[in-house]
Amino acid sequence: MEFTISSGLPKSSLSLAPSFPITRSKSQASALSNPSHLPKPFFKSRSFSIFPLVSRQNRPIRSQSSNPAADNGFVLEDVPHLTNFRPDLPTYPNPLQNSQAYAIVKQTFVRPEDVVAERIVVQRDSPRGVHFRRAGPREKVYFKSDEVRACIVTCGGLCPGINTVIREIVCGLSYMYGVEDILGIEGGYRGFYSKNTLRLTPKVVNDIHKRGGTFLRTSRGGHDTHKIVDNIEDRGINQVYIIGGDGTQKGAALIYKEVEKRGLHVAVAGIPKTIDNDIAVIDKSFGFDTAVEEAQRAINAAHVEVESVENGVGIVKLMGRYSGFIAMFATLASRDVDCCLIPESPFYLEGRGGLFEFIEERLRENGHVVIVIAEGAGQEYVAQEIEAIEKKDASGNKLLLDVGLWLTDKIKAHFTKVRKMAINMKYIDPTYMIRAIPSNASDNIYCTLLAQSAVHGAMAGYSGFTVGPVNSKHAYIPISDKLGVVLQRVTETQNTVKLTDRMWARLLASTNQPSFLGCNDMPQERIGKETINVISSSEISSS
Ligand SMILES: Nc1ncnc2c1ncn2[C@@H]1O[C@H](COP(=O)(O)OP(=O)(O)OP(=O)(O)O)[C@@H](O)[C@H]1O
Ligand SMILES: O=P(O)(O)OC[C@H]1O[C@](O)(CO)[C@@H](O)[C@@H]1O
Ligand SMILES: [Mg+2]
Repeated sequence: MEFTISSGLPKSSLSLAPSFPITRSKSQASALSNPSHLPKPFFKSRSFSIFPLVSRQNRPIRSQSSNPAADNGFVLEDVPHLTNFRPDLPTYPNPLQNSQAYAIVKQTFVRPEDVVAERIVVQRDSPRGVHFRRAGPREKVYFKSDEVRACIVTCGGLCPGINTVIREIVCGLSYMYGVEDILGIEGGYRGFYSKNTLRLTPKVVNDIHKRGGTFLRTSRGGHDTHKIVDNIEDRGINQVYIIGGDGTQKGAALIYKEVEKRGLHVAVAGIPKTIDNDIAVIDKSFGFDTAVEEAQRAINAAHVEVESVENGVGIVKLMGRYSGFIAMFATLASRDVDCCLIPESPFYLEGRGGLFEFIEERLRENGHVVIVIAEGAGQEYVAQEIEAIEKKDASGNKLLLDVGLWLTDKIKAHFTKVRKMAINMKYIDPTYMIRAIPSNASDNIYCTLLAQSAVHGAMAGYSGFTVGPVNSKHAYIPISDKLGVVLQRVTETQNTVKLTDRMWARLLASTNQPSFLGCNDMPQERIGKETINVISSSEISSS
């Protein structure tokens, strides 16, 4: 089978654009890994493409085969390479060739034609769909080890595992590639232009994975693309590792565009971080597993407390600004939770099928009830009642109102005043305690893979990419589109719990809680269109 990687050039440029064949034959594969055999690049920026496809946002970002019919709809969402705007860059043999660690590895280097499929559940006649470049070491590198000056920055909220990623970038660069010049940018994006840098060595970072938080400290706001890139240029930095969530990755996309505009030999690599697990495309974000595990302690405490008293009602608030993944998975893992409330699934308190009725039933049956609520759930209700002025943090994220306290008060008032029942309310807010711990074993391993993949990608000359597992295989995902419109593939959409997927149904089946689908005045802004359609059609069929 043969397919072609192509760029998102307008049709008028098609005749000028050579295409790069990628085949499974050895000779062509080696031609690809050696730029001296490549056709001369034909335009200044990212090269590879002659057939623009249109994304969901109508932006041409994808590249596909020269013969889609023959390739059955194969699409490669490629990442930019430094040679796209500096075609004459020299290459060097990858130092891993002489590495003791890889001495007996059967295949040290990822084949240039290796790609990772976005979807793996397919039918026999499905189009092959979107693919990403497989992450990992390449045969040739585009940096001489002693010429690398790398920097690492961490931005946004905390998340278990950030220190492991920092540690493994430093150790990976140093042990695998012999890079010694690594700088830590302190205090997030603004640290580029307002703080001194830290020198990072394997010795300096040796123990940091045992601590929560970020060794480099972090901040929100303060992204000034020009000042940041000026600073990158002034300091002679040529590899930038950016660890952060959706906001950070949008910032990374802008930095990459500016670096590209200035024609700098700088690789920009993003490592997606968020405890909320709301980053699209990748399987899950690091720290999420740790958060789910740590949440068990809070849920367990709530359960112990309410089980030991009469009419015990326990409420545990967990993080999740726009997505209820932590709450959903913590509930599924625990089995002690009676009801899970998340931003994506509207709920209501009073009347038939409402939360009060459900709590009363459970109290009657079991004598206690445990509710897990994601911090972003029910925000509309809280806002209606306390008439708060909408406040934002320095990055422009909406500051949430405390739905946990609001719900606690509502339940107390209902049972004592309306139902004249004495209840024993226990409210636990472990949100920051969960976020501040070091990562668990599986997240530590995950962080190591992420860091090493990012290092391999940058050394191999890829830039403007984010790294992450797609169906368990680590891949390089493009940071921006081909025509200059800044688009972060992983922040194009936000990952949210799909009420129409089976996972939410599994939770409902496990807790046997109400689905609240009978809610008439549902706040629709949080719910996906697809879900609304399904809900309306199920209302029709049930009436
Ligand atoms: N649209 C954007 N363009 C450029 N920079 C941005 C953008 N959004 C956020 N940033 C910058 O990225 C940094 C982190 O953003 P933010 O505070 O939203 O956290 P995050 O990366 O989304 O992480 P998390 O949501 O997990 O806390 C900030 O310095 C902010 O200025
Ligand atoms: O540190 P801050 O600004 O209070 O951040 C809290 C927010 O950060 C996150 O942990 C990640 O976005 C959210 O779950 C939470 O709402
Ligand atoms: Mg964010």
